[in-house]
Amino acid sequence: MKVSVPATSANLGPGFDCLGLAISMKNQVIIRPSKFHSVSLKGEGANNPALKDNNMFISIFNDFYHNLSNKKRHFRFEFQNEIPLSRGLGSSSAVIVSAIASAYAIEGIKLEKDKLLNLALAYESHPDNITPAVMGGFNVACVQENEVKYINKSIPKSLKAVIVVPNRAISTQLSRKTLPFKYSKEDTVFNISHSSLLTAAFMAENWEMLKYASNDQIHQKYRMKQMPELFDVQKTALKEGALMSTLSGSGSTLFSIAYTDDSKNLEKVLKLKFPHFRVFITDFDNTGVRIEI
Ligand SMILES: Nc1ncnc2c1ncn2[C@@H]1O[C@H](COP(=O)(O)OP(=O)(O)OP(=O)(O)O)[C@@H](O)[C@H]1O
Ligand SMILES: N[C@@H](CCO)C(=O)O
Repeated sequence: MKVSVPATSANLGPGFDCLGLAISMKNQVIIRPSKFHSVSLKGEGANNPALKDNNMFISIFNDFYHNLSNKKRHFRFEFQNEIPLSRGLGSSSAVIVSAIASAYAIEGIKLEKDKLLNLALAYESHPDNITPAVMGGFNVACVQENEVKYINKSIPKSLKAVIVVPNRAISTQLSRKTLPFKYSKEDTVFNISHSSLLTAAFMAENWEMLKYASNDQIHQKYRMKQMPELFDVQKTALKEGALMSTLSGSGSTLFSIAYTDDSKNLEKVLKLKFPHFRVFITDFDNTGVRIEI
């Protein structure tokens, strides 16, 4: 059985904890019944011993598997990870979503995507990464009475994501601690208005509006101060043809959207100017979690 989950970029500037989209890099796990428990890791995190000994996937999978099954079975888990850890590309959401989906799939129990999303909410309280990880595409989501209420929309092929991944990890938990405890009415209104405009721009496919709508006052500037070079990456991306350029999730990745025709040049300029960062172009993912039995 094989499960794959896409990487995600959350917030998209002003949509703190409520907007996110899926891109086509992914984490994949193959699970087979086996005589002994064993784990193999390839790709991102392969050299991280903590992922072998104390893997978040295995612990969430076991929680669900033991609740769903009355059999005692061992498995071989083969992980192929493309999503870098703690870089703001939804690595933890991908693990949570794939672990829950795998436990149901291995027991042959059908799990609707809406239920999977609400089960994942117990492990990640803000819905902006888990919703695109499950559903794919662009998503606006909020939580009410412990349920995710969301609307999603596919992203067309005429757009690409241009991703700049710094070599420094930033943990979401620590990054949230750098944010103010309270915000002014002006900053609050600024973000509500820009986040609403950004959502409308995605729904109407009005891509020229993204540049104005993706401005934020409540989290990016506080977080990007930890790595001031990110301000330069953002400025360069916007000058060189990006339709929008925002801190991805809690950082450290800078995420840009460009028309497919402009994306190669944008990638080239960013690579030249920031040779110490990983820069690449990727498609958007409009499918979300995939399960192959
Ligand atoms: N492939 C993986 N296997 C096991 N655990 C992982 C894996 N990827 C991430 N994790 C766990 O998730 C943690 C990273 O979560 P964190 O929320 O800090 O970053 P992120 O999800 O990449 O960023 P963001 O939420 O901003 O998009 C890691 O420290 C590790 O515990
Ligand atoms: N909305 C979250 C995304 C990271 O999980 C944050 O910005 O902290």
